[in-house]
Amino acid sequence: MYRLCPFLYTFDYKVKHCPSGGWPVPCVYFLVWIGSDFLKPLFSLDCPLACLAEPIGSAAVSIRDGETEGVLHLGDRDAAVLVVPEKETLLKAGEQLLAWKRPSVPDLVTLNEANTPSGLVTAHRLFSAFVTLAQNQSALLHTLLDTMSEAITIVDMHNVVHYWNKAAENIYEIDRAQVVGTPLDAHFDSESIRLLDALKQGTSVQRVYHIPRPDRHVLINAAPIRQEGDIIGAISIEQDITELVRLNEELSHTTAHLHNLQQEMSRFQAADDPFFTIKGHSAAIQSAIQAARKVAQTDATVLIYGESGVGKELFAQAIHQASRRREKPFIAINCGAIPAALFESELFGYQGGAFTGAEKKGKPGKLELAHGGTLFLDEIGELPLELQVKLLRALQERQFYRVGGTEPITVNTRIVAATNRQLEHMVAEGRFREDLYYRLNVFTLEIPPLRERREDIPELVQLFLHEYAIANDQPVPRITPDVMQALIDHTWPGNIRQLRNVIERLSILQEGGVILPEHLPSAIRSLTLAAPPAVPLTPPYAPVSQTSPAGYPFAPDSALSERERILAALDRTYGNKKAAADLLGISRGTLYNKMRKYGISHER
Ligand SMILES: Nc1ncnc2c1ncn2[C@@H]1O[C@H](COP(=O)(O)OP(=O)(O)OP(=O)(O)O)[C@@H](O)[C@H]1O
Repeated sequence: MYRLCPFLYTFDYKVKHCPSGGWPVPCVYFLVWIGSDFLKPLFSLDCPLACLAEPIGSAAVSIRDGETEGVLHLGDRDAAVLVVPEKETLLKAGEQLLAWKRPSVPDLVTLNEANTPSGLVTAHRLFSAFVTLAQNQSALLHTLLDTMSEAITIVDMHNVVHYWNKAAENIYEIDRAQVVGTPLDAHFDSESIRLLDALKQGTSVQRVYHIPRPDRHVLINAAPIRQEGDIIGAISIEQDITELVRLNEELSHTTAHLHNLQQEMSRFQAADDPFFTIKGHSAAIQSAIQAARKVAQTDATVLIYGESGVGKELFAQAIHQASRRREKPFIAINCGAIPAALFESELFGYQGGAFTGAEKKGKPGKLELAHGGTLFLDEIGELPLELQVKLLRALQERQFYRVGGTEPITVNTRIVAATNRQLEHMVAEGRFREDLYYRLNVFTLEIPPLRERREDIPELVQLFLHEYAIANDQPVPRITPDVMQALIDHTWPGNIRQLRNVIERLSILQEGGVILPEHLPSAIRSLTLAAPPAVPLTPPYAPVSQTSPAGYPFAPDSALSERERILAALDRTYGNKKAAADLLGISRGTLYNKMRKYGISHER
C-alpha cells in the first residue's frame, strides 16, 4: 500500500540524549508519498500511532528534554513538529494536535521506547487517517445496523430520525427515505414513543413490552446517547414479538380447548382408573399409588399416614373404588370432628327410642351403613380412649350392638383409617390403645408431604388453575415464572389443600389473565423475597404449628398464640369451621381438636 516516491531527501538527525549532545549522521532517506487507500483497514481510534508512521531514518530531529515539541531539520529549512510516543493512540495524537495553538499544522514525530525518533506522521497523513476511520466506522455501523433483525431507530435531541435500519423498514413498513430527516412523531403517536422518555428524561429501558402501533408488539431497549454528559439523541432497539404474541394467544385458546377435552377424557378415565384423580408424577407419590393399587385388591385394613391435606381421603376413596367392594358404599367418618358423646351412636347407630331426641325407629351407624363396602376412619388418632375399646371390639368380632340395642349386628366392612399423628408415640404415651394400633396397622401407606415432592407442584398448580377457570367460565390465567418458583419454594404446611386455596385466591386476583408476584399471599411472597430454599422438616408429621412460615396472621409462627390464631380465623370466616381450617392450613378435625383443647366454643 505504500507507494514510495523516488524523490530523495538527505537528513541529519540528532537525538537529545546523544553523548555528544547531537552529531550529524548523513543518510539517504525516502520520503513516502501517502496513497489515499493506505489507511483502509482502520476501524478504531485506538489504533497506535506507530501504524501510521513512516520510517524517519536519519532525518535530524531536535527535541528538548521532556518536551512534546521538536524541530525537524529538512536540509535547508527547519519545521516545528509534535513529538508523540509511537504507542500512543490515534485519538490521543489527534487531541494533542487540537491543543496546538499556532496557525500552521505540524507534522508528528514518533518516539520509540528508547525515546529515539522512530517515525514521521505528516499532518496530512493523520487527517487522512481520521477521514478513512470515519468512513470505515460509518460503513461498519451501517452494515451492523442493517444486519440486525431488530428495528433500530436513532433520533437527535429534537426527535428527528437520523437512522432507520432495514429491519425497521420491514417491521413498520415505512421506507428509510420517508423517515430519515423527519420527526419520529410524524409517524407514531407521541405517547407510544418510548424513545421520547430516553430523550427527555435520560432514562433507559430494557426489554420492555411495548405496543407502538395496535398491530405491533415489541420488546424495546431504549437509551439516551450522551456526549460528555449531554444528551445528544437517543437510540431504540425493538424486537418484533407480534408473531410470538399471536402464537401465545393461539396456544392459550388451544390449551383451554385441550383442557376441556382432557376433562371430558378424564371423566372416562376416572371411571376406568380410580387413582386417576391423584395427580403427580414424582417418584414419592407414584410409589404410594403403586402400593395403594396393590392393597386395594385385598380386604386388608389400611392405615394411611400423612400430614394434613396430602390427599389421605383421596387415597382411601381410590382404594375403595379399585377394590371389589366398589359397588358398595364408601362411608367416611371424621373421628376428630364428632363430639365424643355422639361418636358411639354415629359409629354403631342406635335403637328406636334409645335416648332423648333419638329417632323413633332408630338409626343405623356408619359401620352398618358401610356393610359390604369401606369405612374410612379419618383422624383416627383423635378417637377418645373409651371409644377405641369399643371400636376394637367391633373390628375383632365383626359384630356390634346399636346403642340401646340388644340384637348383635354382623357386618363385613373394610376399614381404612388415616392419621396425621405418629400413633406409635401416642401408644408409648398411653394416648392410643396398643391393641387397636396393631389391629389397624396391617398395611401402612405413607403419603409424602408436598415439600418432599416439589416436582409435582407445577402440575397441581396447572390442574387447579384449569379447574377454577372452567368453574368460573374464564380463560386459564398465565402464571409468571417467579410466581411458580415461589409456589415451588414454599413449604406448604397445609399441603395440597392449602395449595388449592392459594390457587383459587390467585385465580380471583389475577389481572388481564396474568398472575403476578404481588397477587401471592404475603407469607409466600416474603419467603420468595428472602429466597430461602425450603428445607424438608423433621419429624415427618410435625404438627402444623412447627412447619408453617410466618407472614400472615394465620401462619403458625406468627406473633399470635395458636389459640389467638384460631380465634382470628374463626372470626374471619364467621365461625365457618371448614373455611377457618382451610385458612389455618389444617384439617377440620384438627381444628375441632384444637378448639376443644383451648376451650373454644363450637358455637362461635
Ligand atoms: N395428588 C393429588 N392430586 C390432586 N388433588 C389432590 C391430591 N392430593 C390431594 N388433593 C386435593 O387436596 C385436597 C385435600 O385432600 P384430602 O382431603 O384427601 O387430604 P387429607 O390428607 O385427607 O386431609 P386431612 O388430613 O385434612 O383430612 C382435596 O381437595 C383433594 O382433592
